[in-house]
Amino acid sequence: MALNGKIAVVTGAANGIGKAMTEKLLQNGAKVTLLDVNETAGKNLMESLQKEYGQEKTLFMKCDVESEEQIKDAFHKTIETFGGMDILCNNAGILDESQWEKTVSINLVAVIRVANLALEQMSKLSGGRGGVIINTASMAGLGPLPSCPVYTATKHGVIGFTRAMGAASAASGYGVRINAICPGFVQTDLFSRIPSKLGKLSHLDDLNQQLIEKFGILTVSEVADPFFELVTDETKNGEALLVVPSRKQYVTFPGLP
Ligand SMILES: NC(=O)C1=CN([C@@H]2O[C@H](COP(=O)(O)OP(=O)(O)OC[C@H]3O[C@@H](n4cnc5c(N)ncnc54)[C@H](O)[C@@H]3O)[C@@H](O)[C@H]2O)C=CC1
Ligand SMILES: CC/C=C\CC(=O)/C=C/C=C\C=C\C=C\[C@@H](O)[C@@H](O)C/C=C\CCC(=O)O
Repeated sequence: MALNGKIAVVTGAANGIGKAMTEKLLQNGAKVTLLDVNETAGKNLMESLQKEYGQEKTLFMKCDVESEEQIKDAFHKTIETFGGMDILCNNAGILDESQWEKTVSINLVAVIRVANLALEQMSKLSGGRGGVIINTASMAGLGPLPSCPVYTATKHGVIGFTRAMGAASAASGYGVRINAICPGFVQTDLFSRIPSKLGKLSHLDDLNQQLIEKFGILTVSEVADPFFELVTDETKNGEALLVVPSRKQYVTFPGLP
């Protein structure tokens, strides 16, 4: 899939990985709707991107992925403004073990909500033109992080949802590929705040430090490049792409006997 002229929506676009995804999409000729609860950061980024890529290439909307109404409005505004919807970057997420229900609500429930609402717009069976959904999971979706079991659970859920929904989409003829990107540690605000977000398991942050030593820390640009591959490679559906500084690999999962 060439990105030139394609229309993308990015959740959690104002900072971190979502911001890098947005920039990668714009660099390759796409138009992007930026969605984020952080209105100040989102508006500032949009103004900066419009200076670099043109007024007509970006749209920012304050949008909480926990709100079905706000997501629906954002998708309708995207289609009204740009003429369609080809790509969803289902990226917004938090890490806060002391607010575990909110973590589940944003990282898993909202990922499912946003994907389902996007499929209503993108599926060829409902008048859409197909496309691709990229869910931002994590390496914590492939193995446990003892310091943040709830976060770990949400990311495992995102990967399971991605694999099953990708297969469902193919079997149903939606024309929408669905993949997960699974980064290791990435230098962002979320990463910087971790020690204060572990709740009653904060004594286990040492384990995180050991894992950081083992796997290293990615820059957001090092996530954006493999993300671009997942978006553009039309052979990829239902995949989980692990990204750490030393390698990137498509994960193979144990099959049922
Ligand atoms: N930083 C890391 O080490 C890793 C992060 N991830 C995942 O990457 C995604 C992005 O995280 P980062 O860029 O690191 O975090 P970040 O905190 O730098 O950026 C997240 C963005 O999402 C927005 N956001 C939060 N809740 C929202 C909501 N309810 N509705 C709309 N927007 C919301 C925030 O305002 C922020 O702009 C998350 O899903 C995270 O779990 C995955 C692997 C590693
Ligand atoms: C503390 C959370 C920090 C930031 C958010 C985030 O999502 C970062 C995750 C980074 C790494 C997670 C590593 C998990 C490691 C363990 O579960 C091991 O069991 C390794 C898991 C999979 C190994 C895959 C492989 O090496 O091929």
